[in-house]
Amino acid sequence: MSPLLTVENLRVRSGDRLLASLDSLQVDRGECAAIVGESGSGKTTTLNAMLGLTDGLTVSGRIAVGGVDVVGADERALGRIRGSKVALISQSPQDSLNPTMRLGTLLRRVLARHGVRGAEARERTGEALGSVLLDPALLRRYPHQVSGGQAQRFAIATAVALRADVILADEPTSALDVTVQAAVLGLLTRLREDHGIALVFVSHDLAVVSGIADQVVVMRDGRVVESGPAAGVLSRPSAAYTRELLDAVPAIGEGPC
Ligand SMILES: Nc1ncnc2c1ncn2[C@@H]1O[C@H](COP(=O)(O)OP(=O)(O)OP(=O)(O)O)[C@@H](O)[C@H]1O
Repeated sequence: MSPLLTVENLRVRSGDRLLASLDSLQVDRGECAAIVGESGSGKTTTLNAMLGLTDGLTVSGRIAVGGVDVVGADERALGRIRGSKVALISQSPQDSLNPTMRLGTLLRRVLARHGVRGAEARERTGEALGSVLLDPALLRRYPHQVSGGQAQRFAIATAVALRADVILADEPTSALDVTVQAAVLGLLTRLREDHGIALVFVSHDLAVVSGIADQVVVMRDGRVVESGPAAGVLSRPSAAYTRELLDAVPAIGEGPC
């Protein structure tokens, strides 16, 4: 079976400046690839390229999501890919939700945009909320009336309701407190196991990455400095930069207090 996500020879440039490059990445059903690196290394640009969100930039190479090519696709094709094939979960989902609409209306509209209406929409909504353990009563609330953790669960439920094959998660837990963070990470892991979702997880937090990723891509200044199976990259890094990132992770129990 072909991987759910394939990237080959990706280059994203702004004029002459290389913002992100990735020679090869394959993420299979149920797998998680993490992209790590310091601020400005090109992580978000890489994710955006996977969604075709590269206005004003020059993109070359190949990205295929669920067998559909993203690079070079027109807006109509991208509209079909986004949501139904690939969904984005951002750092602050509340900011990307229309504040004037209840969550239920937002979800209904997203599903309708992908042709899912009526009984089918209700059934998928119920299933999706169940899979992220969200009380359906929350659908009557507006975005500002839910917590960060609930908003993140809602974003994940939207991806599940759309039956996205690939979830792109851009620092999905960095705005959450530690217990909510653990719950959201556990949820993403369960979705991979139960629904076979492929996950691309962007983070600068190697402690979080070590608990969730099968593969790790380490980026710096728009280039990959090291990549491979998570266990190898995180326990026996070959690049000095990866070692620096790992050295910056406090050991468990080694806190300021
Ligand atoms: N549309 C754009 N046009 C020009 N430059 C851009 C554009 N988008 C991003 N950049 C630049 O590309 C570089 C990589 O940015 P990117 O957001 O991908 O980094 P990042 O690793 O995700 O950082 P962070 O962890 O801070 O989010 C940065 O220098 C940024 O300023």
